[in-house]
Amino acid sequence: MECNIAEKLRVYFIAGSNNCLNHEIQEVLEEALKGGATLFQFREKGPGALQGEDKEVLARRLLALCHQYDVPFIVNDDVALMLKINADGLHVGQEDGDLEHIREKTKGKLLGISAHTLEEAKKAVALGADYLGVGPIFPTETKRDAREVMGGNVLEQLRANDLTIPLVAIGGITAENAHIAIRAGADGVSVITAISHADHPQQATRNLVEAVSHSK
Ligand SMILES: Cc1ncc(COP(=O)(O)OP(=O)(O)O)c(N)n1
Ligand SMILES: Cc1ncsc1CCOP(=O)(O)O
Ligand SMILES: [Mg+2]
Repeated sequence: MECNIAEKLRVYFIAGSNNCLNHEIQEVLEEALKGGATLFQFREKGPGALQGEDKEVLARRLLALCHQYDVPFIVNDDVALMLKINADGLHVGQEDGDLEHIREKTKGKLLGISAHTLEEAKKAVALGADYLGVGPIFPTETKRDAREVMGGNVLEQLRANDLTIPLVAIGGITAENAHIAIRAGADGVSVITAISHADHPQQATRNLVEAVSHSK
């Protein structure tokens, strides 16, 4: 799937079935896609997350939905699942395995890597990441083991050190604070709660699209 990665990062929805409180994940995802989400990451983990065949069946359903809207489908952490369903890419963090080996296994696919410091970012660029996820920018309840809240500082530091790789901000991001991440150097924002907990996910997504486009 040919795409300008920085543009694809603009409003990056991330969710698993256990993040969607008011509606089924399939409904939330379709509303987010209608609202202009540019990328989706299937992050099925934590309390109540599906496993095994149930997880794969849901992943295939959500992948098909994303492709109806020409939006790439990214798998979180699970390299085997990504390969098995021929997803568009994978996102992994610093503790998710041998990153060089993962890059090898995901050749030809989008690979996103989490980076919390300039050193982690430089290593991820060197091994061939297609984008970096940087955060948590703001406090988040969603990821219990998130690193220290960083504000826009690391984003600014990466750009000040001439890193030009596409960057997406993550952690506690809303339509009200997204401009802080964009002005600090992110190409887009990734969110879980701001869309998955919204009463009206399509409008919540539109608000994020608007916020990001007005921040540039
Ligand atoms: C776009 C994006 N950025 C960062 C993360 C966090 O990944 P990771 O550090 O591996 O943590 P988990 O999401 O696996 O708990 C992400 N998932 N997506
Ligand atoms: C996966 C992840 N990585 C860093 S913070 C975070 C959680 C983001 O969720 P929310 O948008 O609900 O704060
Ligand atoms: Mg991970």
